[in-house]
Amino acid sequence: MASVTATYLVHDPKGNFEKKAEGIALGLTVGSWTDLPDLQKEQLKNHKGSVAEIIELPEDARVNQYFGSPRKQALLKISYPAANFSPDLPAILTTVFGKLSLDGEVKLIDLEFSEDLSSEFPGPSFGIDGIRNQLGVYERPLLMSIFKAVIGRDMDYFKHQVREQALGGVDLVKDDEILFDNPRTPFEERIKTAKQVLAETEEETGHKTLYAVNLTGRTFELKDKAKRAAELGASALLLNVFAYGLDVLQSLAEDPEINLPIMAHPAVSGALTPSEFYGISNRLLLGKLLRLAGADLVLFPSPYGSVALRKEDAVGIAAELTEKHINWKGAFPVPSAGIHPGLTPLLLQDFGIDSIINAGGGVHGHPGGAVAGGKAFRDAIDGLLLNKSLEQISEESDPLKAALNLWGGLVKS
Ligand SMILES: CSCCC(=O)C(=O)COP(=O)(O)O
Ligand SMILES: [Mg+2]
Repeated sequence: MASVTATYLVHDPKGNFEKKAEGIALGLTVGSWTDLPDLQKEQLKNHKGSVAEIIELPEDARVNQYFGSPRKQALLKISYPAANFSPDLPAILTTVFGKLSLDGEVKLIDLEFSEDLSSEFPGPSFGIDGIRNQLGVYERPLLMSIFKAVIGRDMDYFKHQVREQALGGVDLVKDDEILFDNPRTPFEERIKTAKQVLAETEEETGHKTLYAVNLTGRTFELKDKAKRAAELGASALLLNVFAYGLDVLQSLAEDPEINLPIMAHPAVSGALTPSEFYGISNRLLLGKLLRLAGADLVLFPSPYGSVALRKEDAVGIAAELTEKHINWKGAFPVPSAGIHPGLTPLLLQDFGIDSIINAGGGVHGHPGGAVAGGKAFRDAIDGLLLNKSLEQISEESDPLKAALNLWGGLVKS
């Protein structure tokens, strides 16, 4: 039977987890059926949530300290029949974590979709393979850079930054998520300019670079803007998914007239994920749910940059995005924030070849400018894949040497 199974992390002073689990299974589905006549009970049987598993976890001194008194903790797995909801994320999230999310210390850790239910969701339209095919790059992580300090500047500045980044050898350039439609660098002008500049740089160097424009504005305007972006030749869309909602991402991903890869930015997700005791796990929100809703590339804080996530979370997100799935293509993990060339060995080690190395300040802040910034990364990636250490590579790469001198570097053991 089609269903979704939710895993919750819960805490209780007495450890009465069976009662808690039953309470959730009943409370989020048919309510208090014990008082109903037999006929009605029978009718509601197929709609009642069921407790699939209770996994008691060892006591943890840190947890007791947080609550100020001893707490037992457990993972509760509860299955909800798909007969209870329409096959869309707003209905599913409201079922499994609607009012329950307001109940205090309950954290939604995972959602397991039965195969037939997962087939209702599109997953990435392009995915890792589709984006690699567009670029013709298969054997290395991709390199992406971010426009920086564009707010308040004009199209000449934007044009200069596109060109510099592309000449540095980056595979994708993206708007910063805080660049909205504005009179100095309007949405349509950015797309047209980037298209023209990137055609020129490809002609000059043979290297192809894609541009992801920030799709912004009111929710009900997004589809028309996205279609216009596609007509004008944008190569991808950046979306601040959590400012809009996962279902908005899904609607954009499913629209055949848009047909562009979608890059999901994690802005605002930090309001939902960081607590150990409530909210939604990073792995579920930024990994599984973004992939099933149709993100082709997913940015998230790396474990070692300026806005760090726990390594377990960052690696978990990447696993959710890339693990083989019967219905969904893989999406590119893009560990981000504070990334510089000295971190390339760690990025490669933790996220592998099917990932994107993404840097704003780490490209533009290079002492030789953004062209040298891009080259420093490309040299580091290419050399590491030949099993050279960063030190060895930097002997032959002045851009990398300058980056390591400025930001430090980790020598691969
Ligand atoms: C928190 S993940 C997204 C990172 C981001 O939006 C960004 O602009 C990173 O810029 P940086 O200069 O730190 O590479
Ligand atoms: Mg940014």
